[in-house]
Amino acid sequence: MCKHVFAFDHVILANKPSCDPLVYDDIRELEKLRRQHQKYVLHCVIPSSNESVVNKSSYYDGCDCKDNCISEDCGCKAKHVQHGIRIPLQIFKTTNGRGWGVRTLRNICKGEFICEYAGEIIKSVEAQRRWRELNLKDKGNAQNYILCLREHNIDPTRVGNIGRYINHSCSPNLLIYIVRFNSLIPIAALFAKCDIETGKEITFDYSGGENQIGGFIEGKNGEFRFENKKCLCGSENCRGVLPFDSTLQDTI
Ligand SMILES: C[S@@+](CC[C@H](N)C(=O)[O-])C[C@H]1O[C@@H](n2cnc3c(N)ncnc32)[C@H](O)[C@@H]1O
Repeated sequence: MCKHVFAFDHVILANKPSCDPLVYDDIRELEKLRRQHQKYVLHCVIPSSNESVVNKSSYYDGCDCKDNCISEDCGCKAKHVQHGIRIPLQIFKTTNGRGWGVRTLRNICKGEFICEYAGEIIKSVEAQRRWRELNLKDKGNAQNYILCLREHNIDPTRVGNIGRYINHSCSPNLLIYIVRFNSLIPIAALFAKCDIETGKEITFDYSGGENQIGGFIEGKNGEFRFENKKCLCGSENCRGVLPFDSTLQDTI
């Protein structure tokens, strides 16, 4: 694994970058980010509205802040994310063109922690570069794994966990939240939105970000064209296309 990576499960920071400039290799930059997002680090309760990756959600009221939390109402009894994956999950091949998916091998209760959406933490400019490269190569058909958060992006393509195989649904049974503990780097954590039966596929709504757009994206010189992928989630209220975060295409 590239040392120049912040890996999740749990966060590892390599001080001496040894390969491509992917991530936050300058601690001053991280410090700046920390100051900008101080409130996230200091409070374990994640606000709703546009400060959560799931801007339409309420907040995650468990706590994973460990000992650096100064929030007064924090009892620190619910460190779900720090315990890691506890539910037996299985990767399987979907039969309707969505590639691989993930299902649970036991009943899950509403609110249970499922897993992180783990991957390399990359800056927007690197996310844009990777996304463009991927789509030029695969003519828009590639599986896209990059999850855009507020101040950075998570790319599990090369380094990640089972979370990268979780498909999108417009009626998902999981919710994604940003959780911070013991680190400047937030974790995208997936929780059960409802009770889920053994054998059921688990899904989340990829449109949690703030910059979702639909329709076409065209390169400045007309050399690149992207159409949102058709959504095959099959739910009654399916929006028809997979969500796409516009920040990925800024440099096109
Ligand atoms: C994070 S990956 C999920 C795992 C992926 N199915 C695989 O085989 O590796 C996201 C990609 O899966 C596919 N995908 C996920 N949900 C989908 C859906 N509801 N409809 C169509 N394709 C989907 C898309 O190709 C998308 O870019």
